[in-house]
Amino acid sequence: QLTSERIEAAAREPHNWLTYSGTYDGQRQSALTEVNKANVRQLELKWILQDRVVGIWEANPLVVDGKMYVTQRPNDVVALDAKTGKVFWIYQHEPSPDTKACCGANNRGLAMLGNTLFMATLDSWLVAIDAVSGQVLWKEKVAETAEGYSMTGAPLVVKDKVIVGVAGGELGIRGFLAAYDAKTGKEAWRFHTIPAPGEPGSETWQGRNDAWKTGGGPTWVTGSYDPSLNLIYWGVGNPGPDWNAAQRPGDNLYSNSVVALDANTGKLKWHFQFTPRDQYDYDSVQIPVLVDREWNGKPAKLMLWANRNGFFYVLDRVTGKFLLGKNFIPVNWASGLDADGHPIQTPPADGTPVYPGVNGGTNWYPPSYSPRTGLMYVPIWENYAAIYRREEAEHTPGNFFVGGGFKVAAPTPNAPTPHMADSGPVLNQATEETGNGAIIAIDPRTGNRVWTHRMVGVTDAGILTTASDLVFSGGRDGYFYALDARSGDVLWRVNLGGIVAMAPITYAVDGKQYISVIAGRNLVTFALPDRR
Ligand SMILES: O=C(O)c1cc(C(=O)O)c2c(n1)C(=O)C(=O)c1cc(C(=O)O)[nH]c1-2
Ligand SMILES: [Ca+2]
Repeated sequence: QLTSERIEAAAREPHNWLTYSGTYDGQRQSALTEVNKANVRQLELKWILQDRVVGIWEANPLVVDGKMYVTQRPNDVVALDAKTGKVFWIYQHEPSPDTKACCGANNRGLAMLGNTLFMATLDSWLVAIDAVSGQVLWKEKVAETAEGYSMTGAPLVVKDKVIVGVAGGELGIRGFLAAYDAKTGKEAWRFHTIPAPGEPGSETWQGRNDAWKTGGGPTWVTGSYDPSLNLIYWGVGNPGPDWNAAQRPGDNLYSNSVVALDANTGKLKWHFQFTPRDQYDYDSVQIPVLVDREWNGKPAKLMLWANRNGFFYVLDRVTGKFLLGKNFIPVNWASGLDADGHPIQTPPADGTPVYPGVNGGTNWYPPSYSPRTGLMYVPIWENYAAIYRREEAEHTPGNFFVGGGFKVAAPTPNAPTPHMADSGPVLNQATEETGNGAIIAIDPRTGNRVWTHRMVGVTDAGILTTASDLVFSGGRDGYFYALDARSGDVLWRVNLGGIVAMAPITYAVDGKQYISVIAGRNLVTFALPDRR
């Protein structure tokens, strides 16, 4: 039985992977050390699970006491033996054919409590499934497909509740987070990311008086949780229409913010907005990374955040106060941040490249933090820009509501350099139109890069770190990498022949450490050779 107490203390059972980020703090660091710098080159293939459809497979597996649970595209749940890959059962949910999702039939995985698995489906159901039999226990409709909602993120279990977010920032939704009773499926609370007229924050939606109803603010990646404060932290996505901010004058709260909510009631405790009045689709849905360490000589509860808008932030997670911010790639939409962390916006002229481009400096890909090195590890796109076209958007329910378009700008060797003191040189060897993917290590004390590992193409992969100072990640180049967490040196790499678009996980069965990664259509599991 997986109790919520066990999930809270997940760091104490590193042989399991009990929640989306491994632990509630979003650090994605495992205490397992059997695989280390000296032996990582000996990793060998143990088993493969192949998806039934082709596509970018973004799921994050859970591992509970020797069993693995993972979603396949679009909404299958697979239970298998984590040691051998033998499949026990597959549950299939076919999303309704009129589902409209902006960015593909994505699903990022499951949550679990007791013997129940929870999946959010593309057509916006929350489904509770018996982990032993694969049978449905209950199903709740979270939102209406016809209104542009979809769900791609993994739910988060906190105590007796299952919390889910929605997608649809490009389809004129009004975003929210919703909590359901894990046993019954009854809705416990709902927090709208866009305040209704009269509620605090509604004054940031001016102009057309119904702009708030279709203003976006999706919540499509899983949040984090601090049991000591009983606060859930969740990133909120872009306002809509995406490119035409003229249709929604004001800061557009709580789009592109992190919100801190009371886990019992869903009431807002504080918020911090990264990109007010966004016009670049800079969804701030990244995973909040919760870290306890000294700040200015005193113990502090921090939140670290490398944002899609190109800036890295340190916040006080008790109050939401801004402590530090610095761009980690070249940025030209803002000249910097003011003392409160608000961007000083310098919108480039229409038809000229905006850095970072529409994908952002990073996107939903999970970062990692190592308490051993004190560094934050982030998958980034650098030297990447987009040129926007802005026009009036007409809202019709369930259809794209973006107010223009964009095209990717080819990287130029000497791209704008208004604000890139410590961002490193702009590369001129970008081989794709989209610039370079890289994994960088950021020192949270300064926001500076400590090292950079550059890839040939861009990356969609998240990051896993282990207590043996290894960094695992992958790329669109098909490689699965093990890097030295202190230097960024490549210790081992293998080409798996498909895009890595998730964060690898690690676990142990019968005392042996395994590492699983998805590349293309295959979930591939590695371990050291068995002792003979
Ligand atoms: O605003 C939204 O609701 C929303 C949802 C999603 C999604 O659900 O995958 C993406 C985006 N936006 C988005 O802007 C984006 O760049 C993106 C990339 C991906 C992906 O899976 O690689 N999803 C999404
Ligand atoms: Ca978006």
